[in-house]
Parts: sequence; structure tokens; C-alpha cells
Amino acid sequence: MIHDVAWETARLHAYELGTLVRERIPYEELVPLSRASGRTLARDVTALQGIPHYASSAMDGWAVAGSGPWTIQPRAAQDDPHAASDTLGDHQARAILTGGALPHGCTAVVRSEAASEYDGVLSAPEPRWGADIRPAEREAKAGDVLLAAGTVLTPPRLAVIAASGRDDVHAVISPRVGLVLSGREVVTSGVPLPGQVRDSFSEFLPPVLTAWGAAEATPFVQRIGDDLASTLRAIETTDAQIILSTGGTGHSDHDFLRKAAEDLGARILVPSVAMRPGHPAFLAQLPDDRVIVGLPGNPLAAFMAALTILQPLLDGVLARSFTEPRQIRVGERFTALPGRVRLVPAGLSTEDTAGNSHHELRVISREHTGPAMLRGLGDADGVMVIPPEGTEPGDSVRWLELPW
Ligand SMILES: Nc1nc2c(c(=O)[nH]1)N[C@H]1C(S)=C(S)[C@@H](COP(=O)(O)OP(=O)(O)OC[C@H]3O[C@@H](n4cnc5c(N)ncnc54)[C@H](O)[C@@H]3O)O[C@H]1N2
Ligand code: MOO
Repeated sequence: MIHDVAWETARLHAYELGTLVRERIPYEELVPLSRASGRTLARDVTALQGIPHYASSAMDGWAVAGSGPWTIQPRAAQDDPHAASDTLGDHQARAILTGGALPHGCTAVVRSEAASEYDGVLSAPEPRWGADIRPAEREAKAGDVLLAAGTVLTPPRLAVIAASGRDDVHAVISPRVGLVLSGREVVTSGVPLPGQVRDSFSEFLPPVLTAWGAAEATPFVQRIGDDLASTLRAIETTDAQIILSTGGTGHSDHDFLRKAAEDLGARILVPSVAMRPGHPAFLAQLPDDRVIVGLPGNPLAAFMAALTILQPLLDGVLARSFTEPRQIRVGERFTALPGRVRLVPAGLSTEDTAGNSHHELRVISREHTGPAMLRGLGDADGVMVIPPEGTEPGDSVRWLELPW
């Protein structure tokens, strides 16, 4: 009798195994910013200089010193309106563009639309001291830690790093992932005949892996039949550090993943998970520390298993922190399912299933969410985790983000 691991425990085991794998593989590499989106920082990033690194104008208009009216000074460098320059004396003004370096002595910027110019003299309502000036180092001082190790690089974070003067970053090296797709009935193109099934995973899993930070390159894909020899061969011959297999997680005489893992001396960390769908999900560590993640063959079940085991595993391997899911209010009633959580594709809505409107968003399950279906997931905003005791409308549940 296999002992199901609680959903929360399966996530923790997967994360801890990931941190162990992290110690066994090379840690970091220098990556240009242009290729660093989605990567994880291996080290803290400090500002090479302040952001911004000089005081500048926030508007097109006039740099002024003291009170008006002001005598207009010629531009220091006619061909470069942004050039840092000169000093303004009291009651003097000089034209300036947004982002232009402030002249010394400048006490405010007057917007062009607020000022009038006549015979070399500028008049405007008295500006507040410091108006429309962007002081140096307002966003960061030189040497400040801008982003901590373990942070995932998003487009705005890359821009912040660039603004501080850096061209590249130390990113955590992603593990090599191999996909092993099992099932003689699985076909990869065209219209499947009765008894055949069109492959759901080779289009689906690689971008999910990329979104979860695992692979810059397409993972190595092997297709195997339903037999022990080819299952063993697939595991033994790949150089992947994480072997992600689909199908064959069951206990029938056509399912060989568990037997293969046992024959290879693997330590089974998660034999199955107290969840639905995705219950047969499986996590094992081979004697050489490579990892097998067994995803069930049913496509939605496979994704729920991946959310439960693969994502925390990758967070561990990528030196990211363990994330606790956010809470969100559910908009419908679920009866109890003793001992198991349910992972349900759901959409955000301001209405509950009884048609009542609410100020805060609630989540409501989508249609077409059977274990072998992906339509509901395609329409979903996220996945809700329904506790074994069920829910009443308005209860809080955990909410898992989708990787796309
Ligand atoms: N007697 C029992 N039968 C089953 C149980 C059980 O507890 N007792 N559990 C069910 C659950 S839950 C799941 S999930 C599946 C697990 O199946 P396997 O991981 O062994 O996967 P297969 O049997 O190989 O395939 C299941 C199903 O998925 C389809 N499949 C497989 N690969 C693909 C693919 N690449 N693309 C699309 N679809 C795929 C396959 O054709 C089957 O229909 O077992 C239940 N049975
Ligand atoms: O993991 Mo299975 O349906 O629960 O498809």
C-alpha cells in the first residue's frame, strides 16, 4: 500500500531536493542583460553609481536660479542640450530639456508652458524651490543593493540594473532537463486514430520549463514505449540532471516508471500525492543525485503534478526562495473530499456562482477540467487549491499562478 504524501509536504520535499541538487551542479555564469530575462540572480547586484547619477530636469523648460524675472543665458553647448554645463547666477535662466543636467546654482525648473519670454527676459509664476528637479541618487545610491541574490530577473529589474551602469549579471546556471514521454499510443502529428492519442506534452512542457526558469534551450526529448527496458535505457542514457517523465506512473503491468526507479536504486521521496488530479505524481532521487519527476499521463493531472513537484524543485535548484501560495476568496461551494486537496483551474470574477456581485475578486472553477482535459486550464487565470474539508463561498483558498 503506497502512502500518499500531503500536498504541502510534497512541495517541501521537492524544494529541499532541489536545494540539494543545487549544491551538486555548477552555480553561476556571467550573462549579458539582453539574455538574462527570467534568470535568477546568483549574487546581490549593487548600483555601480547612483540612480540617477546626476541631478537633472524632470521637464522641458527653463532652469532658473532664485526668483524671477530671469535673464536668459545662452546654452552652453548648442549641439548637445543634455550636456552638463556652467553656473547660473541669481535671477538667471537657461533653456533645458527633460533629463538635461542642471547647471550649478539652479534652484528650480520652470515648465515651458508656464513661462513667457520677452526680449531676453523670462517671466513665470514663482516656482517652488526644487520644482521639477530630479535630484541625483533619488532611486538608489552608489553601492546600494538593488536586487538580492535569488531574485528572478524581470524586464523592469533588468532596466534598473542597466540604469546603474552594468552590462551583465551573475545568473544561477539552470539545470539540464530531459523529457521522457512514454506511451505507445502517443502520436506526435496528424489526426490520431481510435486508441491513439495526440501528444499533449512536447508543445506544453518546454515553455513551462522556460517560464519556471529551468531551461534556456529546448530540453532533450526521448519517446519510449510501455516497457521496462526502454524506460531504464531512457533514464540511464540521458545526461539531464532532472528527468521529467510523462505517463507510466500507474501500477498496471504497462506502467514501468516506478519499477525502473526502484531497479536503479532510487530513493523515493514522494511516491504519490494526496491530491486530485495528479495523485500518481512521483519524485525520486537516483544514487548519482539525478532526479526523476514522474508526471501522470492525463494532461491536466500532469500539469497539476508539475505545479506541485516540478515548480518547487526548480525553485530549489535555482536558489530561489520557497513560495507560499497567496490566498484568494473562492466564489463557490465545494463538498469535502477527505484526505485530498483538489487543484482546480479557475477564473477571477467579481460575481459568485449565485450571481451576487462582490467588491473583491473571487475565483470560480472553469468548465472542462477533467483530468484528461486542457480546455479549462486554457481559460483559467490560475489554479485554486481546495482543502479536503471543502469550501463555502467567500472562504479563502490558496491560489497558484500560471506560468504563462
Ligand atoms: N486502477 C486504477 N487506474 C488508474 C488509477 C488508479 O488509481 N487505479 N489512477 C488514474 C489516474 S488518477 C491517472 S492520472 C492515470 C495515471 O496514468 P499513468 O501516469 O500511468 O499514464 P498512462 O497510463 O500512460 O496514461 C494515462 C492517460 O494519459 C494519456 N497520455 C499519456 N501520455 C500522453 C501524452 N503524451 N499526451 C496526451 N495524453 C497522454 C494516455 O493515453 C492515457 O489516456 O491512471 C489512472 N488509472
Ligand atoms: O491524476 Mo489522475 O486523474 O487524478 O488523472
